[in-house]
Amino acid sequence: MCVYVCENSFIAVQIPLSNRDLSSLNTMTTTLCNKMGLIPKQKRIRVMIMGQPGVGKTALLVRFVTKKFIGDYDPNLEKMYTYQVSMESEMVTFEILDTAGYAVQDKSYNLEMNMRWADVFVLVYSITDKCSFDDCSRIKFLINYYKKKRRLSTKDHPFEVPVILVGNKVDQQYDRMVTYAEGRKRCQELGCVAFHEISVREDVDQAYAVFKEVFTSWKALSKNPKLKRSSSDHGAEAFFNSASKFISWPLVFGESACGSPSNRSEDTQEFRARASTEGHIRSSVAVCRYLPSLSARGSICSYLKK
Ligand SMILES: Nc1nc2c(ncn2[C@@H]2O[C@H](COP(=O)(O)OP(=O)(O)OP(=O)(O)O)[C@@H](O)[C@H]2O)c(=O)[nH]1
Repeated sequence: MCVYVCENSFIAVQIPLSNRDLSSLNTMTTTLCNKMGLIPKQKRIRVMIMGQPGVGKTALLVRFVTKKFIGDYDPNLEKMYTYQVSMESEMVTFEILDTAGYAVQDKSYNLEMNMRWADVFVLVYSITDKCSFDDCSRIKFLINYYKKKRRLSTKDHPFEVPVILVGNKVDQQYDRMVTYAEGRKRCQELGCVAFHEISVREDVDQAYAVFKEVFTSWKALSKNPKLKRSSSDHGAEAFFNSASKFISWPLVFGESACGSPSNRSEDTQEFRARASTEGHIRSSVAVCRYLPSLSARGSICSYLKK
């Protein structure tokens, strides 16, 4: 079908078109609609999920994208997912980088490039693992370091990297090593924008709430033109696109779509085995939100210097 547009009316004439013609027609129509403002601009949010191995990073994003809780994943793969969803009546495309927990400790891993690419961070620990909780301070410090050194913040517009702190596995109350109050306090100290305690295993809504928070933080950030992505951050984006690491949902589990497994430590494997044991559900969803403050940043440094 070929469409001719006259001044005030549309005339449709049927002529045979090849697939190639159809695809160029499609592109032309989309470009035209874009220029006329008929298609709303896509909202693309780049999210990086970080935390120690076995805390439930992959489980969280898979829960969000598929609504399913799937017991075990290949722990060594770093994957990028794209997922389109409607939030607050807006179409949002999430690009989610699921870092393998071990990678953050690996010196050859390009942490700076990955961090520069992301707009919002989800920092996950397990409430049954004090070590993973303590490590959040170190990771948050790195996020601040790599993101802030490229942004100009002023007195009126202090640049705060949106980081959402998430305590996972609240279904394992009897193994709890980090209290809700401690999580909340750490969130405040580190200057994270929000704190969620969740069980990815037991509650799909809690996983969704984390990404809703990501969307809210991203919206707040993008409203401030002074804090938009710098040109060097766009360079990081080009690196990602050329590496073609994206996996569009649906993904076949177990498929080694990118990266190759490396050896994991015995300790981590042991922790993973414990991580997937049966637990008990907390009835209420625990969420709190903080506005980041300058004094909070001060306390990160003093914590890390200890
Ligand atoms: N009980 C319980 N187990 C969970 C929960 N979330 C994840 N797990 C389990 O914890 C283990 C680790 O989950 P992953 O999602 O692979 O953890 P990860 O942080 O991605 O780990 P790495 O890929 O090694 O960095 C798996 O056995 C999951 O089934 C939860 O909410 N409750």
